[in-house]
Amino acid sequence: MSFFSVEEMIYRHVAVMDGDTVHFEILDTAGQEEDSLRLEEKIRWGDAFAVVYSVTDRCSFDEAVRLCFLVHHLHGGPKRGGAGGGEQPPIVIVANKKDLQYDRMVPTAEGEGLATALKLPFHEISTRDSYEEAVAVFGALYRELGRQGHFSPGSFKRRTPSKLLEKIPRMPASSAAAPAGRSLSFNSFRDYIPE
Ligand SMILES: Nc1nc2c(ncn2[C@@H]2O[C@H](COP(=O)(O)OP(=O)(O)OP(=O)(O)O)[C@@H](O)[C@H]2O)c(=O)[nH]1
Repeated sequence: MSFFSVEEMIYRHVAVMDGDTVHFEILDTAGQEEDSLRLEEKIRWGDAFAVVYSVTDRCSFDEAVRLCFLVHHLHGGPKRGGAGGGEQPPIVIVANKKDLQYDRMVPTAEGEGLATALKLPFHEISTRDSYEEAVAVFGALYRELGRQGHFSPGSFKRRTPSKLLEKIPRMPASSAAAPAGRSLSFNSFRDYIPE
């Protein structure tokens, strides 16, 4: 028995990206069961967003559309600090489970169409088949944060952790950044996927 749901977990991931050691904190939200106030608080906490749907689940695609608009709405306006003030936070639309080709309900073109309409990057991946594809999503978000100027000295303002976020369990990262970029926390994603 556990006292929290595995849907609500902050994973720590350390990776070397473009020569820099990067410490990620990745909050996995509870998906469609998410209470809207809790979801809003989590969205305000995030600096960059991977909005993931399953190509086998049309409802998750519809939810992804809603989430993209919600992120834009909650982070909209000129409040965002740093050299990229006024810019929206990086969002990547991710279509997962592309390996399940016979169960597919959302064609690739539809995901691409959404991404084009919202002017967002689009990645179609399988977390089951490819670790590298999942890592590429975080690389894209990291590079976009850099492009917005968040890594220049003094420009990056980490949001104050809220009471809610303090309560969410954190999965430790491996202590050292392995050159290959793999870490305990990232492997833990895969542990949930049955072979
Ligand atoms: N075949 C396949 N299965 C996957 C893939 N990614 C995740 N799964 C499976 O899909 C199920 C849901 O995975 P989760 O990681 O819990 O997905 P989630 O988005 O957190 O789900 P929610 O609880 O709805 O938020 C699990 O049984 C996973 O093993 C994939 O790329 N391919």
